[in-house]
Amino acid sequence: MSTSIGHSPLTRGVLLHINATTPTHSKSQFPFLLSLSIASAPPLRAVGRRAAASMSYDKQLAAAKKAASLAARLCQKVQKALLQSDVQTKSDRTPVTVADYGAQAVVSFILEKQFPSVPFSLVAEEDSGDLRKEESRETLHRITELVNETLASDETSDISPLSEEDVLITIDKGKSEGGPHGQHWVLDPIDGTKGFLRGDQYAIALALLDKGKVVLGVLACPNLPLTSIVRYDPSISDDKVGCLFLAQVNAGTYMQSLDGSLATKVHVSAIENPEEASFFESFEAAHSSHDLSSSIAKKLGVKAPPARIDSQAKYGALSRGDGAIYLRFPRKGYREKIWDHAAGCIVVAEAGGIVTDAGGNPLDFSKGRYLDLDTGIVVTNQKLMPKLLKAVQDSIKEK
Ligand SMILES: Nc1ncnc2c1ncn2[C@@H]1O[C@H](COP(=O)(O)O)[C@@H](O)[C@H]1OP(=O)(O)O
Ligand SMILES: [Mg+2]
Ligand SMILES: [Mg+2]
Ligand SMILES: [Mg+2]
Repeated sequence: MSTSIGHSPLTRGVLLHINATTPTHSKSQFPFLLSLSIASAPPLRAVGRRAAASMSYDKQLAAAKKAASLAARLCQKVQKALLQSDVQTKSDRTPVTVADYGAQAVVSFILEKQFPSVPFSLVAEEDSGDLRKEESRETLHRITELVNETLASDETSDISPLSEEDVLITIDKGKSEGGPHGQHWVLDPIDGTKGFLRGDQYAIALALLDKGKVVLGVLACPNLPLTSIVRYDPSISDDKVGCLFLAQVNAGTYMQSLDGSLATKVHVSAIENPEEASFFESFEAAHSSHDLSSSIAKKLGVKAPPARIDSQAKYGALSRGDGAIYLRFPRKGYREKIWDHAAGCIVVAEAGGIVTDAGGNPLDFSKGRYLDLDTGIVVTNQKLMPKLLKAVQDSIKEK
């Protein structure tokens, strides 16, 4: 038995409101969280453990927040009125939509414009190859319209519309190889495209690498409820959806609603007894072995059925304690990309969790566009990790 979590925004509004029962915080408490406008980005200041850190990424976090929020606006618009012609298939047979391309163009444009004096490096999933083909003319036209409408909807900026060629060039800024030197933005413009197409969970996932380490991450999850996803039933629930997770190295993870009305510090679950832990895995069985997860859960005595959720929304949900474990075991030979885990990884780590491969090694984001890892990805809190890793390794041996 399993729980599949998602909802169709085609039949359900995605308007956000302040939840009166959840505490709100003043701007002075969380200065870097509440400004969407880069122009009003706060001065650098120490927050929590960051007082001891030598480097602050406040400006980059404010820019990332603005870029991901605008990209989420574009994706929500497309998901509400998805046309058949909006969807294409890539050469690896995975789907891509006008929203994947549009979101990448929006994020790339905003980040580059924000930091004109530093070399711009972006490692992102999409490229313009297919869009330059004759048969994609209409698609490119629609993407360009969407990008211009989205950029114009940002009342803090005043830019002239991009041409189709500008959009193609902006998308292709994401071809960087990343690596261990300097700073690189890392973007998955829509993580969980299959979830997006089903009307379920997806995320805009943006991170910054500095000398090979993830130093900030933003996850925009337009369909994630503000309350726990495990108890969420879209057919009967009135819970508001649309979450933004923000993490900066040594400064914790915060969550607010996508409309900016909430900002709270989040923590991973403190559960120590695996029998009480619920776990997340991919909705798509082709992305991760459900059999292996189920054998691990059995060894640990986990009682609850798995919660199957698309995309890095799983990392966000785990960072606020909706569940205690996330297991991911792609088929042999599948190479994980850095944009599928960079933002999620820091969101969980700064909330007190740990992300490792199946061998217990931390993920290494310094090797280029791919992660080079042992078998799978395992996420939980500090207390549960030793037991979980033992169960993972025993189950892999038995397979
Ligand atoms: N065969 C595959 N195995 C594992 N992951 C995949 C596979 N095909 C695509 N993905 C990527 O897995 C992620 C979603 O996984 P899940 O929702 O299961 O956690 C996405 O990044 C998706 O790419 P994309 O970004 O194109 O959607
Ligand atoms: Mg994809
Ligand atoms: Mg992805
Ligand atoms: Mg993607």
